[in-house]
Amino acid sequence: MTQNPAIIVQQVDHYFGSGQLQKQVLFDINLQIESGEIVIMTGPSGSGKTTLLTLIGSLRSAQSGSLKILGQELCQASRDTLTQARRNNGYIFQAHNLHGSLTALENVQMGLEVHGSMLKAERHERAAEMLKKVGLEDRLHYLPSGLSGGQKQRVAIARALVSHPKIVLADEPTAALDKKSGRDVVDIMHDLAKQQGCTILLVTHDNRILDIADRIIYMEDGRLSKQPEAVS
Ligand SMILES: Nc1ncnc2c1ncn2[C@@H]1O[C@H](COP(=O)(O)OP(=O)(O)OP(=O)(O)O)[C@@H](O)[C@H]1O
Repeated sequence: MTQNPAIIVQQVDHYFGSGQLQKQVLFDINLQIESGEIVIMTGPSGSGKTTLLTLIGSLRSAQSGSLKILGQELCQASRDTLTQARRNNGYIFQAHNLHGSLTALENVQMGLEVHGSMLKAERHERAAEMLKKVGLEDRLHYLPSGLSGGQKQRVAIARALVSHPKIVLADEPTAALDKKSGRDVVDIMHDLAKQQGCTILLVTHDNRILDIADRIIYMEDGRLSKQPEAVS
């Protein structure tokens, strides 16, 4: 069976600002990620990792080159097309971005609201099931303020994965966590993603989680390269 690549980036440059203040932050990015692959992107601060992640995640519009996500060209796409494309994605960020006034269960249910046709009872059931998978079945009705950092991040993972997205984009998901919680959340992400067959692109500085990747790519000064030799 041939698998289509989930993500194909070709000759993408990206600039911020305009006129004399214009600054190029991505240079001739070429990247292909297969369906179901887990790819970690690492590299120095300011090298352009988040910029590339947000382009792939349809959170900003690509200016040049070609960016095909699930077969759809997103370079210079309209706002509507980008909004539509975002529905295929799950997002996990360093700041978990949970709604403080909603319980864990309600936060995860929000991840299903893109599926407008789903009955409330089904949303409830699927959200509760996903929270069980991340080990929070006894915290369904807790507000984020009553959860630890690792638990909050697990709620964020449940919210990102509950709709079975084809692509998950994660930006420093372990940055605010201690070693054990960080390990736990990436293990959960890895296992759920492999079960669901989704593609993950994860940006991190956390060397302790590199082993969950099928492949590691390295960004430096706006250019992608293979991982440098490991320093032992
Ligand atoms: N909205 C913006 N406007 C102008 N410049 C920006 C903007 N966002 C990012 N930049 C610049 O683009 C470059 C790349 O930033 P980016 O956030 O993509 O790097 P990064 O590799 O993700 O860094 P970090 O690891 O610190 O998150 C940096 O020089 C940054 O200052």
